[in-house]
Amino acid sequence: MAKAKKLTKGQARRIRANQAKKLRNKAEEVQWQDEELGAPEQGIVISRFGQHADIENGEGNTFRCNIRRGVDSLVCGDKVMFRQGKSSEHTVSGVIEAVHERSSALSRPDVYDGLKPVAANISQIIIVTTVLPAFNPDIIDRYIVACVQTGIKPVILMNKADLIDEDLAEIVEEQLDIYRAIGYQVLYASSESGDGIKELRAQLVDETSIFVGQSGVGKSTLVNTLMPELGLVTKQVSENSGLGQHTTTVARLYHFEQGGDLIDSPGIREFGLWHLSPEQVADGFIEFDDYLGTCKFRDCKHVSDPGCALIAAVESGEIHPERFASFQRIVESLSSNTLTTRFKN
Ligand SMILES: Nc1nc2c(ncn2[C@@H]2O[C@H](COP(=O)(O)OP(=O)(O)OP(=O)(O)O)[C@@H](O)[C@H]2O)c(=O)[nH]1
Ligand SMILES: [Zn+2]
Repeated sequence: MAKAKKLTKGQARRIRANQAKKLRNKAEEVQWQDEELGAPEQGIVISRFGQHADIENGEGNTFRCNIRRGVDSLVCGDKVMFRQGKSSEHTVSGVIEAVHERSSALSRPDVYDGLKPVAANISQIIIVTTVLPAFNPDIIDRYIVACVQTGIKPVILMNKADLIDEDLAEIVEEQLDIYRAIGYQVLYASSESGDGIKELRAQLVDETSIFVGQSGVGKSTLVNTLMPELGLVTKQVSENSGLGQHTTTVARLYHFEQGGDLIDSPGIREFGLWHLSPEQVADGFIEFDDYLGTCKFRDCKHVSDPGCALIAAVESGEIHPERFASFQRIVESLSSNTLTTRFKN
């Protein structure tokens, strides 16, 4: 076992503050009487902790609420009907009565529950990529597959645009053109130079977005650029996680100043990088749609099978060879199960 380290005063203080917070976060289970509650109103789940959730109403006020029995699988981003509690005796200030149907849901595999929802009503996934770490089309394609699975619109963001010099620009454009040709939207941005930030902000208005992408592509820096007021929170979170706290795993909804919402957590950022079936991967390459099911053999693996309609479409230039190669690499990696670990680096 590792030798126990002596804590600095700052660390000890943070641990105490965290323990106090945990106590506060412990839901008080209130048996609300009808007369103790206000009229039903609309709200949105800012975050969910165990048996309670923080709900924001139309006026922008937040209420820590109990969840009525029967209201299940409530997650960040869910739209709810709730009632404010009139009494100030309780540490909770309302109760959630019902959840509206979701327009989309992100789920992650759970050892106990199969697929477990983690966030709801997301309207766009910003797939952040860059040139340092090196541009990786397999990861982008993998995220796009996840977008197709969930029915959420992807937007590809070429980040750290300040690092793209003249020599690189042409190669980068060539890569991005592959996605534009399929119909995907592509943006450039740089937190460093500020280029493209205005356009990115405009893209976020009226949407509920998440940022996904490989480690080091600049997601945290972007979030800090877009929401400087969060800077402190991010810092605190990383300090806590350094002490082995797991306060960062809960998905949380934030508002952009110019409009639009962001749902974020480390788990959310890794969304979509888990196991898929080869069929799901094929469905996620939408330019394959017209050809799937038309191969000579019904169980065609689209590798080197004779009469493969996908291979024919690549040869005739209708499917881009790089996308097809990426499809094959992803499918191949599913069996060796190396992809997830590779993506985690
Ligand atoms: N040149 C340049 N560097 C950037 C830019 N944005 C971020 N970086 C740097 O890229 C590195 C990684 O940035 P992060 O924001 O931590 O990346 P991340 O995607 O959040 O990484 P994880 O937290 O590991 O998922 C840091 O050293 C940043 O300073 C940019 O626009 N231009
Ligand atoms: Zn085939």
